[in-house]
Amino acid sequence: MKKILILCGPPGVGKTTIANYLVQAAGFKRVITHTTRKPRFNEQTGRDYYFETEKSFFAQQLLEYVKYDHYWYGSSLEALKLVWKAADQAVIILDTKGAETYLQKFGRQAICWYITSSAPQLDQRLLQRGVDGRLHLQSREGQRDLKLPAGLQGKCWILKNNRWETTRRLIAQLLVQANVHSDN
Ligand SMILES: Nc1nc2c(ncn2[C@@H]2O[C@H](COP(=O)(O)OP(=O)(O)O)[C@@H](O)[C@H]2O)c(=O)[nH]1
Ligand SMILES: Nc1ncnc2c1ncn2[C@@H]1O[C@H](COP(=O)(O)OP(=O)(O)O)[C@@H](O)[C@H]1O
Repeated sequence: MKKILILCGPPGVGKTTIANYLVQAAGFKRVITHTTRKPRFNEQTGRDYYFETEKSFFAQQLLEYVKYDHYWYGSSLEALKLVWKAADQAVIILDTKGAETYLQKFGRQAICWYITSSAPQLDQRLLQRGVDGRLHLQSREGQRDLKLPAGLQGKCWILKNNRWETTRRLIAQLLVQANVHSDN
């Protein structure tokens, strides 16, 4: 069965790091989503996001979309189909609202991991990312995603990402729970 693993949680918690690890070490392919926010200095269109204008964003066939910290973010059916054509295990990074939508739409095909980390670690990581990262966390949506919303309670696995070595072990355990294959 084709599966979609959803990673959600506040900015800086490690969603991208975990998604990249799942791609490198566990045979996942990442669904690239669309946004109208500007690329950060090291981001590329088609790899990190499809960076869009408002016009090109709304020209997509979007499964869902949200406004997050004043910019649009959305996931297209086309990007998901592209991944499922090449692999059974897709991973996608969404906010908690998008995660709720995916769980409703995809039912048993969807698995949700809510990522957390300790407040000092989060602060440290966002400090390294500069002004943009910290402001993102302070946004209404960033603050909302600091807690698992009521609509996701009992529906997501909680993954604590503090020490990376521990995170790797937890990921291996969660992959077994989710009944998806891991090479590690
Ligand atoms: N619902 C939804 N959320 C998305 C999508 N793409 C990204 N996001 C979320 O938008 C938020 C902001 O993303 P980003 O600007 O990359 O900030 P980051 O969390 O600091 O890396 C994050 O919570 C992402 O998970 C999407 O297609 N749909
Ligand atoms: N377990 C960890 N230990 C140390 N640094 C980490 C860990 N997880 C993530 N990071 C670092 O924290 C920063 C934010 O991680 P990132 O994956 O971009 O978060 P998100 O996608 O949730 O915004 C990055 O610089 C990343 O390298």
